[in-house]
Amino acid sequence: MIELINVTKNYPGKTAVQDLSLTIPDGKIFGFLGPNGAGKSTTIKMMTGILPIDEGTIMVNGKDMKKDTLSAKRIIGYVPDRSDIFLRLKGIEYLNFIADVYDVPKEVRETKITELTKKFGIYEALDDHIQTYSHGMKQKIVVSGVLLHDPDIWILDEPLTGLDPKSSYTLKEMMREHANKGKIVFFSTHVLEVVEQLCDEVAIINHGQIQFQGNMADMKQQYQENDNLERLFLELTQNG
Ligand SMILES: Nc1ncnc2c1ncn2[C@@H]1O[C@H](COP(=O)(O)OP(=O)(O)OP(=O)(O)O)[C@@H](O)[C@H]1O
Repeated sequence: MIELINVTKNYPGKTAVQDLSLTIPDGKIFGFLGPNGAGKSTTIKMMTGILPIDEGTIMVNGKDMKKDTLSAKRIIGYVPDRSDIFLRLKGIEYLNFIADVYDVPKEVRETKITELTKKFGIYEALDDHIQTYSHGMKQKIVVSGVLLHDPDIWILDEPLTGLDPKSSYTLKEMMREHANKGKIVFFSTHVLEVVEQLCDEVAIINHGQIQFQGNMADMKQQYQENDNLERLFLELTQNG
C-alpha cells in the first residue's frame, strides 16, 4: 500500500501540490488522471523519492519515503515521462547497468533481458546506442529495465504515450498480470479513455488537489451530479 498524507510541494512562486492525501491499495491498477499542469508528475516524483517532500508524509509498504528513502525506493520501479537518459550507452549496456545496480543475478538477467526485449520488439536494437532510438523505443528500454529487477510497485508516468499499439497492448497485459499478483500498478495519464479501459481505481487531480478518488462507476455517477467534475471531465476528454 502507498499512502500520501497531507503532502505539499512548492516551486518558487507556485504551489504544485497542496495538502494532498491519497491511499493506493495493493492488487489494483490505479490511474492518476489530470489535465496538463495538474501536478501529476510532481506527485509521482515525490512518491519515487526524486523530489523532496516539503510537507506531509509518503509511506510505501510501511516505509517512510523521507526517513527510510533507500528502502522505500528499492520497492519501486519507476518509468519517467521522458526517457532522455544514458543516451551514450547501448541498449544492452543500459540493461546490464540496471541489473548491476539492483543485483540481478547473471543467469536471471540474460533470460529476462531476452524475454522482455523480444516482447517489446527491441531485441534486435540492443547493440545500438540509445541516442539512435525513437521515443517509443526509449520508453520500451526503460520499461524493460524497470521490469528486470521485478519491483513490487510499478509507478509509470504517462507510460503509453509514444508506444505502438502492439507494445501498448503488451504493457497493458503486463500491468494487469502484476496487479493480479496482488501488487500495485500506479500510472498517470491525461487521457480518460486509457483510465476507462484499464483501471480498477482512479484519482483525479487538478490544481494540485485531489478532486475525486474511487472506482469508474463512482466517478461516472459523481460527474453527472457535480458541475466541477463534469467540466474537468470534458476538458480531459477533449485533451485525449
Ligand atoms: N521545476 C519547476 N519549477 C516551477 N514550476 C514547476 C516545475 N515543475 C512543474 N512546475 C509547475 O507545477 C505545476 C504542476 O506541474 P506537473 O509537471 O506536476 O504537472 P503534470 O500534471 O504532470 O502535467 P503534464 O500532464 O503536463 O505533464 C505546473 O503548473 C507546472 O508549471
